[in-house]
Amino acid sequence: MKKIEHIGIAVKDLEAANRTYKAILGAEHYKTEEVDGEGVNTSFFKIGDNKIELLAATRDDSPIAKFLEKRGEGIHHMAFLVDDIEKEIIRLKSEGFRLLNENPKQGADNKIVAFMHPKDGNGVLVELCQEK
Ligand SMILES: CC[C@@H](C(=O)O)C(=O)SCCNC(=O)CCNC(=O)[C@H](O)C(C)(C)COP(=O)(O)OP(=O)(O)OC[C@H]1O[C@@H](n2cnc3c(N)ncnc32)[C@H](O)[C@@H]1OP(=O)(O)O
Ligand SMILES: [Co+2]
Repeated sequence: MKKIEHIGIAVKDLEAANRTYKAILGAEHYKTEEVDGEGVNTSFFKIGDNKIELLAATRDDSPIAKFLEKRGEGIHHMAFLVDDIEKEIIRLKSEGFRLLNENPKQGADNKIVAFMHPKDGNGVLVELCQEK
């Protein structure tokens, strides 16, 4: 794995969270993007080489809606950049980790992504992402 690509934060109201993070970071978000497959609307901030992804649910049955209902707002996942996501999926599976996706799927910000079960990452949902 190359680096932490982004930290995902689940929020109830994307516009309100954009204002909050603009005030915290002193910078505007640089893009918003809806990812229909995940049932989310996202917003991205850059701080140096690092990125924060705010995620709000667009559907009641989406992972973010379920997370917000069960745990409230907060850090939802940590995403790692990889060169070859299919190879990483195979490697992690061979180490005994449960991957939630056999095949990579469409992510935000020009990435393909796959997730590992949070119970296998000490309570942290791990996202793998590769540049498209
Ligand atoms: C925008 C696209 C992309 C990007 O490009 O960056 C994204 O970031 S998309 C982000 C949203 N998509 C996903 O999260 C997809 C992967 N997630 C899932 O498949 C599910 O959310 C899940 C992780 C399998 C959980 O779903 P489910 O098993 O149906 O829900 P439960 O509520 O029953 O959870 C089981 C268990 O796991 C705990 N949990 C759930 N989510 C998280 C989390 N994000 N971090 C830590 N722990 C989590 C949950 O609390 C349950 O534990 P117990 O309460 O102890 O039973
Ligand atoms: Co993400």
